[in-house]
Order: sequence, then structure tokens, then C-alpha cells
Amino acid sequence: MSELILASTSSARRALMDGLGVPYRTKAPGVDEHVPAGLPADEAVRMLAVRKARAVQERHPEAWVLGADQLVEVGSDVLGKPRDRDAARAQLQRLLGNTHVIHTAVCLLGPGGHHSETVEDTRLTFFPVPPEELERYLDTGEWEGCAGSYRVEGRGQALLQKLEGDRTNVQGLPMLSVVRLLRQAGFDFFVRP
Ligand SMILES: Nc1nc2c(ncn2[C@H]2C[C@H](O)[C@@H](COP(=O)(O)OP(=O)(O)OP(=O)(O)O)O2)c(=O)[nH]1
Repeated sequence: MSELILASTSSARRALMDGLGVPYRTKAPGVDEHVPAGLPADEAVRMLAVRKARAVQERHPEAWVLGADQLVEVGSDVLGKPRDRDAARAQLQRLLGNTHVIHTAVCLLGPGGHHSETVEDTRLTFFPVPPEELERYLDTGEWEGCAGSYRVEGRGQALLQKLEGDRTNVQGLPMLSVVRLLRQAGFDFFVRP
């Protein structure tokens, strides 16, 4: 099996792939993440996951390449990664006491024109919490690098009232789907290095 490349700079995605144990390496996709204004979140993440995977495949045509992208949808708002603490506060103020959807797309490209992709949704409901608790959560710094400004596997789980769907999908990769795509592509598991 040709090598697998995770087209990502995300430490969360690396942690999830490390847990799976399939040998891989990472390459930064280095793509422009702008999408047409008004594009629905699920279409935007699908477009970007494909764009990231294709950008790395162009540099490594013999490899298998996995790309991913994630957005948060709450009401009519679509949220990405916050640029600073104030943006993180505003994102969390939208999420607290409400239900939002995490859309994560993955795209697996391989030799011979293999192309498989999927978008997975996870619905999360957050407790309403007072402003002073929100500031304490912001002090943890978990908002940095996270779409929606929280880490579901970290301190952020204390905000979580309900979760419907794949929990890993929130962290950055829907591992149930990643395993399915890899098995469909013919990857072997539990192989001794
Ligand atoms: N550890 C953790 N990370 C999260 C969580 N929610 C979102 N994230 C991270 C995973 C991704 O790194 C990031 C989603 O943003 P993107 O899909 O644009 O990926 P990013 O730019 O980080 O990396 P990439 O485009 O793959 O190089 O947010 C969470 O609950 N836990």
C-alpha cells in the first residue's frame, strides 16, 4: 500500500490518527480557505477538504492523501477558528445555552484516481453559563486553533449538556468514517511496523 499522508497542520487531527495506528505522515495543505459567500457549511467543508487533499496529492501523486475541514453552524451563523480571545468569547456566547452542529468533511484521494469523501455532522447542546465562568474557560486557552473555541475532549466538556453523533468528529476527524474510507480503499490494520 502506498504511503498515507494527512494533509493537515492540526494537532487534533494528528492525535486522532496516532490513535488509529495506521502509519502516516503529515504535510501542510497550504491552500486558500476562502469559499463563495453564502455557501452552506456542509458544502464549504466538503469543498475545502477536497481542496486540501488535492493540493497535497499534486505534490505526492503516488501517495494516499486524507484532507479534512470543519465548520460550526449555529442558527444562521457559520463559525471557524477564532482569531483572538475576543472572537472566541463572541463564538462561545453564541453557543452557550444553544444547540449547534459541527460539520466535518474528509476526502481520501489515492493512486489510480481513487476519490472518496464524506461529511459528518455532530449536534452539541451547551449549558448556559454565567459570564465569569465563560471568562474562566477562556483563561484555559482551549479556544486557540479550535473551530467554535472549545475542546470537547478537554475542559470544554464541562460546557456540554448533550452530544448526538461521533464525538471524534468534533475533535477534527470523524473516525468512524475515516476507518470506513480506509477499509474501502483496501488499507490493512494492526500491521506490525
Ligand atoms: N482538540 C480539539 N480540536 C478541535 C475541537 N474542535 C475543533 N477543533 C480543531 C480541529 C481543527 O484543527 C480545527 C478546525 O479547523 P480547520 O478544519 O480549518 O483545520 P485547521 O486549519 O486547524 O487544520 P488543517 O486545515 O487541517 O491544516 O479546530 C475540539 O473539540 N478539540
